Amino acid sequence: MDRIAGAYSNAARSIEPIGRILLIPYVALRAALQLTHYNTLNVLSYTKLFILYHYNMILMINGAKEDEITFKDSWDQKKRFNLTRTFNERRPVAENVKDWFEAPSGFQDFNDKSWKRTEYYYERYIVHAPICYIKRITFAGNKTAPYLFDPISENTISEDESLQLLEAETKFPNSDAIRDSGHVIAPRVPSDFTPKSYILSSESVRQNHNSGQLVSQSVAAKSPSITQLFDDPEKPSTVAAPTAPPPLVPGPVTTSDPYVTEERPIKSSDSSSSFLYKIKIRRKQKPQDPTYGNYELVRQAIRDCLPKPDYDDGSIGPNMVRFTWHCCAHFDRESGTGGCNGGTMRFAQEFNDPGNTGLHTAKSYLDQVHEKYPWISFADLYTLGGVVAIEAMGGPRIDWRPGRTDCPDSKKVPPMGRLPLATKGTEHLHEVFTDRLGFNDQELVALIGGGHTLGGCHVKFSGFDGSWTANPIKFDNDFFRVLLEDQWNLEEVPRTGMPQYNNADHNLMMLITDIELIKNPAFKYWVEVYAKDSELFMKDFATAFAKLLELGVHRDADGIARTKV
Ligand code: HEM
Repeated sequence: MDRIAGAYSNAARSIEPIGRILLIPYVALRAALQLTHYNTLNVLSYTKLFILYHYNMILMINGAKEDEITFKDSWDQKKRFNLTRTFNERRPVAENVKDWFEAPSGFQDFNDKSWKRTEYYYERYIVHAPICYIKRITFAGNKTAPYLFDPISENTISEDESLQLLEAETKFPNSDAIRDSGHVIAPRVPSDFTPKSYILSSESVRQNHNSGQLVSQSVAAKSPSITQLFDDPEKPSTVAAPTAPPPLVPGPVTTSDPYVTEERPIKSSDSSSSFLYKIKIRRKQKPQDPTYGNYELVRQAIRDCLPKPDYDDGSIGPNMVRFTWHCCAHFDRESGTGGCNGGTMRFAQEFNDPGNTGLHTAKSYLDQVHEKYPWISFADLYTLGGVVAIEAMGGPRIDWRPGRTDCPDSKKVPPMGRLPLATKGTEHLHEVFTDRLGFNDQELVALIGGGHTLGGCHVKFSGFDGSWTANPIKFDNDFFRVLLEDQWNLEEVPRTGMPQYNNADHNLMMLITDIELIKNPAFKYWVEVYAKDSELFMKDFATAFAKLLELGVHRDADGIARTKV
């Protein structure tokens, strides 16, 4: 150890002079470098700070300006809103909508639903109407609901109101009417104004939309009063959906998690065994649900909900038939879109088409059947509804096959506006029935006559009024006989101004499209045939209706419709 330490100190002593010589330039160089680096760093950091500081200052100044603008805007908005709100609160309310705000105990939900629907109609269609008015109020439960009434704008207003308006108009010179969160508020309303009941027919809305006109111009001119979509002032409402349906008895539950999604087995013989078709079809199914696949039970459940003594002529059967027809009627064979497959009627985009007004009755009952038998697809259920209703009302047995599948979301909802309009002629009928749906004249006549031998038109839904036959809940060939035998005069439905044909006794009606069936000789031929031969009519109707239910349904070898084009 000593030897090592001795060798080390000898070596250190011998290199020491070299170290001393090198130390001087090293210290000098280091000091120089340190100095330079320090200055450079300082200069750089000051420059950076300078830039950042000024940049931030600029941002802050601009930000403050933006804030100022936003603040001013929101302040203005708020002031405008408060002004309109106080102004609106003093408007009169139509008598026939007042009680809509008082939900009877237990029916809050229904009340809400009907409001939502009304609001939808308002926002989408009636908002263009210069005669309409909307306001939000708070009622029991702190819920807000819109309601409509008619401000006849030319009339005089009170001095107080005119001052308020003047103030509003001076402050907001660019707005010709005061706007409240997107709703146009008509500026002048007389304080002693009493709104009258008004029905805007869905048919007129559709026609006006199709022709690109504003909604209410034609109809509103004739009946300038309140829009009322759910209640018919002359008849007590019979569409209180939540009150009518009988409570459904829940099916047997076999596990703690009854709605497990199960994979449906795909047989090896299926065309679906090709790799393209190896799609897993999933259905909501209760495990070991004894009802699974038992369509007779579903048929029975539909049959059970048809008789309704308070509804129209005592049955919702006609409504069910129309519902099924509308589920299929938007098929377009050229693009392959639409049709019943996919069950798209369950989506609001489709169901809220004005052409579907009034079909909530059938839909709500069928949806309850679905709750009881969740394994059936909506597409199957919605088609089966019409089939069962026709049979229950004395119609023919219709060849109905299950296997339609539901599309998971509303992307497959076809464009709206494809449903037929009742005020058109042959060209329109051919466009809908022949070009789009692929029916010939004979099928067209059988379908329209078969549909319109049932039920009737409701002022509150379509704007038309009355039924086609003396017994609207019996399926027979009466439509054709009445069409040929009665005298038909073109008149207007007094409350809506909608044109329709009435017979001399004014107890039966025909739509313009119905009369077209005797105006056009090619159609009339089949009307005469079916008026004479009830059996042939039943057979042809059943075939045409079955064809309707299969439009757009492309089945695999196992009968399942896996794709909705
Ligand atoms: C040109 C074709 C058609 C037009 C323009 C048309 C139009 C109408 C209109 C406006 C109503 C009155 C709706 C209401 O106010 O409640 C109605 C009712 C009805 N339609 Fe059609 N329809 C056509 C074809 C069909 C077809 C093909 C069927 C069935 C096969 C059908 C079945 C029905 C039924 C059953 C009702 C009565 C609904 C009820 O009483 O609730 N319609 N139709």
